[in-house]
Parts: sequence; structure tokens; C-alpha cells
Amino acid sequence: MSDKDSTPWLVQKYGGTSVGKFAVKIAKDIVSTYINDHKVAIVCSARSGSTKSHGTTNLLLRASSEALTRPEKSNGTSGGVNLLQDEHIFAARSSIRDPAILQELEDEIERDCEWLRNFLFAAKIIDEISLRSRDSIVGLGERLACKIMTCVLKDQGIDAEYISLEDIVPPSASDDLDTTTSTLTQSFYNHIAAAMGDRISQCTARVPVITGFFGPVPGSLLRQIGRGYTDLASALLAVGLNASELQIWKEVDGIFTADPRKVATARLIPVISPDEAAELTYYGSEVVHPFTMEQVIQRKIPIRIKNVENPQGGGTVIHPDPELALGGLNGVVDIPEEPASQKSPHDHSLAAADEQRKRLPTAVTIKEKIMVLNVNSNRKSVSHGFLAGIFGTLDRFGVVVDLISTSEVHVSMAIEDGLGKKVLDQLVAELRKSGTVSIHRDMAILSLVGKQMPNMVGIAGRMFQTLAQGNVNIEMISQGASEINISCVIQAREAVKALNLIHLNCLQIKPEGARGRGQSPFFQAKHSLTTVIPVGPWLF
Ligand SMILES: Nc1ncnc2c1ncn2[C@@H]1O[C@H](COP(=O)(O)OP(=O)(O)O)[C@@H](O)[C@H]1O
Ligand SMILES: N[C@@H](CC(=O)OP(=O)(O)O)C(=O)O
Repeated sequence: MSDKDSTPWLVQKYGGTSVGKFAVKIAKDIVSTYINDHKVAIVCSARSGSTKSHGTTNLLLRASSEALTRPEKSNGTSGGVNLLQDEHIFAARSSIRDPAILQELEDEIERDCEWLRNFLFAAKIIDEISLRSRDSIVGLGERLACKIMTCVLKDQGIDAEYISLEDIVPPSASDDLDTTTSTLTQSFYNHIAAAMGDRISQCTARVPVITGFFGPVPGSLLRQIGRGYTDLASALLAVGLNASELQIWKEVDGIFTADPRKVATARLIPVISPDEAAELTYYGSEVVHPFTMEQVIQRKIPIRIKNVENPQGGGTVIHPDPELALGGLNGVVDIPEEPASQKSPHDHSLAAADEQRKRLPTAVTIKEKIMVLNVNSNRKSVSHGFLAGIFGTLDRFGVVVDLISTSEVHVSMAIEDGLGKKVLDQLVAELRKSGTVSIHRDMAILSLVGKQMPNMVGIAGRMFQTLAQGNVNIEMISQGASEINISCVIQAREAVKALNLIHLNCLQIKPEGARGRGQSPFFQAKHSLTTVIPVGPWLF
């Protein structure tokens, strides 16, 4: 690049499994290509092995809780830290060739792990780990991952600089917690984005490798943002640098019409609106952290989800204006449109499929580990305080309601089934003050999402008819005011079957010849529904 200063920034975020498995590939095949035409800033998560549940962040969280629960003489805590140290040293040795770079990195890893041992030892002595301390412990995962990634880049001949964001939040930021909602204010996010932008824009020659951990934030990073906070860090950085694009690199090609690991015929969605992507992430397709979209999209910066194992793929673009994105505007990788005269019959059938796609919902998703709480008012007359009492209780227990369905005297709520037994018992005891309470566990939320759905007459009927014919029992139904999402709660054991049935009947593009003349795909599907659904037994 001749004039690097005027080149816009490109922010790339790499998830835990990507840095864990493909650090060398990221440096060699991805970063080395993009730096030719862009100023690249890299944000990394803590390393994971095959899955996030076996990753560094989980190991750190376990070590922090074991520091308090393990008996005095047990070496349980240091056992966890030793494992962490061994894994990172092994990762360093298997990806770095230069002995000098490797030695320096190994020393760093040992120093960081010693810091953790001392921290946990101190916590054991005072018998307390505050939320702030837990945040700091978790932040070590990103520090280690970024140190390894920086050395891998240097080892591949790319000049890189490690940057920690753990002190980016000023102490005065405690005022940035909205006292009525206990959530972080937009002015907090604006402030952090600007501070990140200032710090990173100084590294024009080197590739900055930035920790996705940016705590401790007021009220705790883990509590305010939750797991997956590195997506938000990359979004704030993209805003602060006014980046041309935020790329989130994962192990899937992008956002699909359903989880590709559960539905074999799921299709990649080339462009999706932020609202749809947000609904999908809230309801189980956790491809991007929900807070990410809001920050980036309000600045009109597109987000592209890409696959580390398939860097040539176009991925999925989350774009404030999906039609513009299809024309290739604003994005880093254009999606070119061919002139009509050069199109083959095959292209025409592709165009027909594209037309059909526009008249279908966008995707179906499933959120597992759900329980349903039913509360039946015990008052004989209507009580205006009934709902207020229930929501007040949920708020005190910090319980987030995923779906709700109400009548004047009855409330059904789907919540995440993650509360400990003691807390759940206390919650139920409190709710009993409002009425009789019943709990249904092992449930899942099934959501059909699409921005076109408000104009689709009959889509809800089709969804529920499909489930009925597949013998899937529905526990509760909910459709949000935006109408871009129709959700229901079903038994968890039916989730994959239901996902496949809905995908087959509400999202599958039928071959051109399979549709009758002058009839909409809905008319066709309505009349073919009984034949489309095969009869069990189900093999899902
Ligand atoms: N609609 C969807 N489209 C793409 N992936 C989905 C969808 N729903 C669920 N998923 C799952 O989300 C996961 C995201 O990718 P992964 O690379 O594993 O995440 P991370 O980078 O956070 O470790 C995949 O395991 C995929 O199966
Ligand atoms: N390491 C953190 C933060 C994160 O963002 O992870 P990932 O990018 O792998 O979802 C976690 O496990 O939650």
C-alpha cells in the first residue's frame, strides 16, 4: 500500500476455537493476505480446543471457584493452573519456529501463570473472589491467547504488537451504570470505543493484536456483557477506528438458514439484516454476541462472518441495508453482479431460487436448556399488581425471560435452565406469593425468523401445522411485536426433529418445476404439506 495512513482499518476478530486450532493458518493465509490492502487490527478470544466448554475461559472460571471450595491442603487450584500453563506452552511450541521468539513467549506464559497462582492463593486466604477479581482472572485467557498470536505473526514475518485493553476503562466509568436498569449506558460504550480507537490508531506500521477482554467494566464484564464479550470488544474497536468492515472469523461459513450441524440441507445466508441476526443470536444461533450488532450497525459498519477454514468464501454480511450489501457496496469483498446477457439457464434457475428465497422466512433456530415457569394467580378478582409482582421477583433474582405468554391471571415464562437448586427454590418460593407455580424442564425454544414475515399471511399456521403433523407438542407460543420472529416452546428431545421439519416446510427452496403456474409457494406448500412430511419413525 502506498499511502497506508489514508487506508481504512479492517478489524478482524478470531474466536476461541479459531485461535486455538488455526493460529498459524490465520497468520499465514489470512492476515498476510489482508495486510496488502488494509490496515488490519486483530482481536482474539481466549484459546479453546475442540469446543468452548473445554476452553481456557471455562478452565479459569473453574480454577477461581475451586480456589474457595477446595480444602486447604489440596493442590486443586494449582492443578488447574498447571494444566493451563502446559496447554499454552504446548501451543507455543507447536506453532513457533524461531527459538528466540519461542523462549521469550514461554517466559511470558510462565510469568502470567505465576501471577494467577498468587492471585488465587490470595483469594483463598481472604476467602473471597469479588466479581471484579473474577473478571481479572478470566482476562488472563485473552492475554495469553494474544501473546501467542503476536508471536505466531512475528514468526511468520509479520510485524505485530501485543496490546492489552485491561486498563482501557477509567475508574470514573462507575458513573456509566444506569441506576434504573443496572445496565451500561451508551455513553460508556462511546467512550470506550473512542479510547480503543485512539490507542490502536497509533500502531499504523505493526499489526495490533488486541485482547478481547476489556474489563473490569462497571458491574463486571461477565455479568454485564456475559460470555462472548470479545465480539463486543471488536465492535467497539471497529467503531473507534471507523473501520470499513468488522470481520468475525469462525469455524462456520457464516449464518445459515439453520444450524448446519443439525440440519444437513441448511443454506448459507449471504446477506442478513441486523434485526434478523439479533433475533437469531438471542434464540440460540450464537454466531455473534447480541450487543455487537447494535454498536456497529448504528455507525453503518457492515459485519462479515467468515470461516477460518475457507477464507475465500464470501461469508455472511450483516448489513444495515441488505439490498446495498448485495450490490457489493461498502464491503471489503464485493459480491459482483453479472450482466443479464451473460447469464446461462443455470443462472436463471439461480435467480428464480433467489426470488423464491426472498418470499421465505430467513432462518429457523433452536435454543436449548430452557425451563418454563407457569404462575397462576391465586386471587379471585383481577389484580393489577400480579404481573408487577412477578417481574419484580425475577428482577431481584437477575432472571432474564426469553419468552412470555400471559392472560390476566396466568403467566408462562421460558427462561434459561441455569439456576442452581438453592436459587431456584428461593425464586419459586417468592413467586408462590403471587400464585401457584409449576415448572417444566428439558424444554427448547424454536424460533422462525424473517424480516418478510409481517407480510406473509399464513406463515404461523404453516409453522404450527408442520409441528402438529410431526407430532411435536407445543408448550407455549409467542410472537413479538416486531413480527419478525414467531417462537414456541417444545420438548428438548423433539428439538432437532422440529428444526428439520420446519426447515423442510418453511425454508426449503423448491426446484422451479416443482411449483405450479400462477401459484405462490405458500399455496403450493399448503396443498403439499401432507405429502412433504414423511411419516416416522424419526431418525434424528
Ligand atoms: N444458523 C446458524 N448458522 C451458523 N452456525 C450456527 C447457526 N446456529 C447455530 N450455529 C452454531 O454456531 C457455532 C458457531 O461457530 P464456532 O466457530 O464454533 O464459534 P466460536 O468462534 O465462538 O468458537 C457453530 O458450532 C454452529 O454449529
Ligand atoms: N473467552 C471468552 C470470550 C469470547 O468472546 O469467546 P468466543 O469468542 O470464543 O465466543 C468466552 O469464552 O466467553
